[in-house]
Amino acid sequence: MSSGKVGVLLVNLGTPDAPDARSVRRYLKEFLSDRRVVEIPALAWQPILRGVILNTRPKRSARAYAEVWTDAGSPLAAITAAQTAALQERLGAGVQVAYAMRYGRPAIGAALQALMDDGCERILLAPLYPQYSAATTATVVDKAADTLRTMRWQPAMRTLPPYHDDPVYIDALAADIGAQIDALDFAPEVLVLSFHGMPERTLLLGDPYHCHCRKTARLLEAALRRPDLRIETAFQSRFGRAKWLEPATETLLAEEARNGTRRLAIAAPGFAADCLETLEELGIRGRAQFEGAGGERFAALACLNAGAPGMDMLETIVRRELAGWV
Ligand SMILES: C=CC1=C(C)c2cc3[nH]c(cc4nc(cc5[nH]c(cc1n2)c(C)c5CCC(=O)O)C(CCC(=O)O)=C4C)c(C)c3C=C
Ligand SMILES: [Fe+2]
Ligand SMILES: [Fe+2]
Repeated sequence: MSSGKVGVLLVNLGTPDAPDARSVRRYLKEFLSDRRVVEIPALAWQPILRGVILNTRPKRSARAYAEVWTDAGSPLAAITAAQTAALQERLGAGVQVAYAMRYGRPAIGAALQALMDDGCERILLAPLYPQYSAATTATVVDKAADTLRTMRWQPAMRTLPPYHDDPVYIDALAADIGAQIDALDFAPEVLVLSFHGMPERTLLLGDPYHCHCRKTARLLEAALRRPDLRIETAFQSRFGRAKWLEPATETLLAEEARNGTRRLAIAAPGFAADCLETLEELGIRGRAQFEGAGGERFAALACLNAGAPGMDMLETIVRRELAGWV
């Protein structure tokens, strides 16, 4: 390292390299072997993972990925790259912005090393998860620490705190979701806020994720200022047999329709970027669940992605953490 440059490393979850069973298998093997994600002793879990899940799920998930894949690749990868370019533009040449994925590529270790090779002696690690959970935020920090452990000359590091209740985040969501609702050709009766689920056990063990989601939802409802819109919170993407946080999004969508709701919009405030879980699980399967139970109008709203409200928010919270460094 020759000069004292500052780096920012945006990190999201990761995604397969291609929408085929082989690539999805490789990705799922790394993801679901993370002890922060599946908290079952490896001796019990690995035979189930290798013997059952990795023989069945990749094919099914690859079909789902194929439905949302774009010319620029997986939506999650393409949008994270766009967010990185937009943040670089905003922060200027004095700060180097890069991105990494916790699973798959670009790997966190390689991205950290590349920033250091470019002369960054101070690096802000920014997991793009508004709500903290051990399965997301903590495992990003663990992975960065694994790399630091191998370095003789380490950079100075800071981490972006969770921003679930940050007024800048809440206001960006309210502005973006409000504008999307106004642009619909129908007036929804209900807005569902769908967060990624977690095993309920993690809440009992003290993970703040559930509380963070509930707080985001409460603050967002207040900021939206739409007394005519009923707002419901739910948790999606259930995996495995254990009890997960409730209510489950798919159950809620069907119940809403059965109970008479005809027009519904759904947003996913916990996802920084649209991905399989929003585009396919909500946008395709969620619509089928709602309409199949009698719903008539359905809209899955976009995440903040690289749009102006989201980028203004990201620039503000990143600049705040860079105070004293730039
Ligand atoms: C034990 C299983 C899982 C836990 C716990 C979990 C937590 C969790 N995940 C996200 C964000 C994302 N998850 C995504 C995909 C995805 N998640 C799981 C399982 C768990 N997630 C699986 C098996 C998959 C892969 C797809 C599939 O086979 O169904 C994604 C999308 C990735 C993409 O490529 O688009 C995101 C994003 C959070 C925020 C979270 C805990 C808070
Ligand atoms: Fe997930
Ligand atoms: Fe899913």
